[in-house]
Amino acid sequence: MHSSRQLRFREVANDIVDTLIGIAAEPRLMPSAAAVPPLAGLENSQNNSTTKNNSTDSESNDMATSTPVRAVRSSASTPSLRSRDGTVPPHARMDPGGNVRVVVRVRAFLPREIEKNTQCLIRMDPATQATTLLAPPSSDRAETPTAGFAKAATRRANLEDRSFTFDNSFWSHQREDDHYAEQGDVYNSLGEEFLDHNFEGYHTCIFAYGQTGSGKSYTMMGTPNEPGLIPRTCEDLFQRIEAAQIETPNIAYNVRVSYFEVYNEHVRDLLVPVVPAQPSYYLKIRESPTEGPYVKDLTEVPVRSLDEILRYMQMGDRSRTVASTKMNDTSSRSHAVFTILLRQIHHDMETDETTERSSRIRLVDLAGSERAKATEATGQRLREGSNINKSLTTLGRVIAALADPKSGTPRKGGKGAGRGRHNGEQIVPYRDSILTWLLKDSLGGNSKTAMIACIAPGDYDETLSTLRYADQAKRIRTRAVVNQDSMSTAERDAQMAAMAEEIRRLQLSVSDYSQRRERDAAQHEAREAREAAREARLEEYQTRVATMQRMMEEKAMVAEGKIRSLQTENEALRLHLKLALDSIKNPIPAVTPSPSMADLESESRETRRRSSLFQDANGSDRRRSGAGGRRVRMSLDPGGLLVEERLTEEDENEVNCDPFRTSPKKSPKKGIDDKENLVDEAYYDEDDEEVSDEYDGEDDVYGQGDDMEEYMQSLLSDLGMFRRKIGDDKQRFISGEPVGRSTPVGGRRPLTPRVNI
Ligand SMILES: Nc1ncnc2c1ncn2[C@@H]1O[C@H](COP(=O)(O)OP(=O)(O)OP(=O)(O)O)[C@@H](O)[C@H]1O
Repeated sequence: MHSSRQLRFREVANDIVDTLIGIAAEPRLMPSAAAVPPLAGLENSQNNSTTKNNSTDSESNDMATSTPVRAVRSSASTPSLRSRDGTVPPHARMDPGGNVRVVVRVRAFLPREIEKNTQCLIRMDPATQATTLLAPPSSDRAETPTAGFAKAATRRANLEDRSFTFDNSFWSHQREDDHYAEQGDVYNSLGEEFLDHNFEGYHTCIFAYGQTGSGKSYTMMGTPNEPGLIPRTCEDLFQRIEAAQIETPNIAYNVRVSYFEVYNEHVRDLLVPVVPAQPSYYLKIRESPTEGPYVKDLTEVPVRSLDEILRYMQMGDRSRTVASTKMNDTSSRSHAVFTILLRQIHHDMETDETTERSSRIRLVDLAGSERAKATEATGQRLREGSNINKSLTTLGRVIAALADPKSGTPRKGGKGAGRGRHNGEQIVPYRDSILTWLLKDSLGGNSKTAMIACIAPGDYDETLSTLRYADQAKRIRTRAVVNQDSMSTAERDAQMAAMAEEIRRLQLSVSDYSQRRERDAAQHEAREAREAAREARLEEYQTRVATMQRMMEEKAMVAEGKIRSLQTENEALRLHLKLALDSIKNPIPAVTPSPSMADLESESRETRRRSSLFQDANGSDRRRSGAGGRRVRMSLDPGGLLVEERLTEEDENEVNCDPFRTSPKKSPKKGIDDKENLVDEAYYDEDDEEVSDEYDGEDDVYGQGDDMEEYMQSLLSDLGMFRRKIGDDKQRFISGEPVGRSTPVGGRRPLTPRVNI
């Protein structure tokens, strides 16, 4: 009875202790939990490893021997069952932070190395997990390309064995050896434990580092016959989920996967099929205050089975940038990041509480560091190699800064130059390369992280460099926390109500925004319609202007032609008038058929008589007016009417000299331009009554003169009409009316036909 009570008391006490520990580890309730030192007896294996690593960060064998020994072979030959119930042991939530787990793996000789009879420079002690790098034999040293240089030769002569201790040293050099590490061994001693952490709710990251051709891809991805860490993790994950769903059906699992590569400092989604002959599509990186850096728009596919996840893994693997170099036939030219996101949603029926735990499994196959001389890379390969080395150098600086935050020296040059230290700690140059920026959380934040340092068995320099790198990484401490959210039904309801309210508010704002957009769109359409109409109008206007211009040009051309034809007509008329006046002055005698002697005598008499009549004292030819015998000058007034003007003695003299001379001074109308009067003035003798009376008996002679007179009158009348017509046309031309539409004056026929005579 007493013992059963004691047993019961102990159970209750343990329960209380567990609960208190759980509360202390809950980051939401106790944010400072990570800073609390681990409770005695509750350190997990990671903590043991931390203690060990802190005391063994040197290259000395003594220190290595003083640390606890971890067996190479995993104790678990089957997938771990520790996390299958989906619950986290209370102590697991209060991980105070741990060091990066570092393991080293040496590969077998490659055919080319066997051919060259390369010596193996690596020794691994399965008991101590120590890895020793042996100095190359002196004969090998002499063969090195630098042997010719004194300084290098001295350095080589001083090469010595170096020893390092890591969490695990995987001997994969000779299968015959007892402690040979198969792919499964690597998974069992590292992958399995990390998957445990994932089920506990921690983010994890395992990355493979090493020179080109050292076995990174083989370790991470492996071959179909010897699958590596990634396919084994996927297999174990789904085995555990399947088992857990049978045991604890109230836990729901959600798995999603993404796969990307960092190639030449660009992020490429490996789950997006490559379209041949199309340029690669690169993704951008963003950083959120809560989630840290992430790849924007990266494909994350939900997966429900092992087959599905392996399909995506192979698909991404095929898209990866791989090329053949002198050091490796299938050399990865990019850093590849395979990520599994695991969400476990557990609903407790008794408490009506929902717990969601989410974790991220990051499996990284880095591109290998390479010396251009060794790879004999040129062109694109050389550029890739330089980008690879650049990002790995940045990784080295990040590791150095994280490993020893207080003693590191700020680097010179580069993006972080001049920033110096912050609160006594140097700033970690995460952003100096895409790789380190994306791995920020895994390297120095909320993650349990492991590094697999892959080494080739026969390359002293490269191996030493890798081992030093790995040795430094051991000192990095991360601050992993369980990513878990629990809430009661009441809390959940309240949160859902708040969320519904938020959604409603967002919907309102979205619909408001949509309405505004619609309004804007309607206004935009109306504006566009107005714009189109305005443009149409503008076009029409321009067309009209062009037509108008064309018409004006045509009109100008017509007017010019009209003016030219009028000028020709004018000239013809002037000529016509001149001929007419000539014919008046020198009338052509009528032709009579073969005159008789009597007729000739009579004609002779007549001629003499005419001579006496028309010859004055000076012998000039003239006709006298009835009024004082003065000559008259006939001319056209501006209206085209015929006017007569009596000539003075002076005028007569002028006329006698040149009967066709124009006389501006004597123009009957003052102010009229001389040119206008050019055709207006014509001179001829007045044929008055007195003269007619005087020669009444001479009708046969004057009959012809009368005809001519009449003809002249007709001509002058035409001329007057022509004058008016020119005046009209000129007026119309100036005012823009069609030219040439003249009104017949006095019912007379148009002038033109006469011109053409
Ligand atoms: N443990 C091993 N056992 C047998 N063969 C191995 C082992 N590790 C690597 N190899 C072989 O070595 C060669 C190079 O390995 P791998 O391609 O994995 O190197 P890597 O470090 O990924 O090179 P890179 O950085 O150029 O991509 C491959 O042919 C691979 O099969």
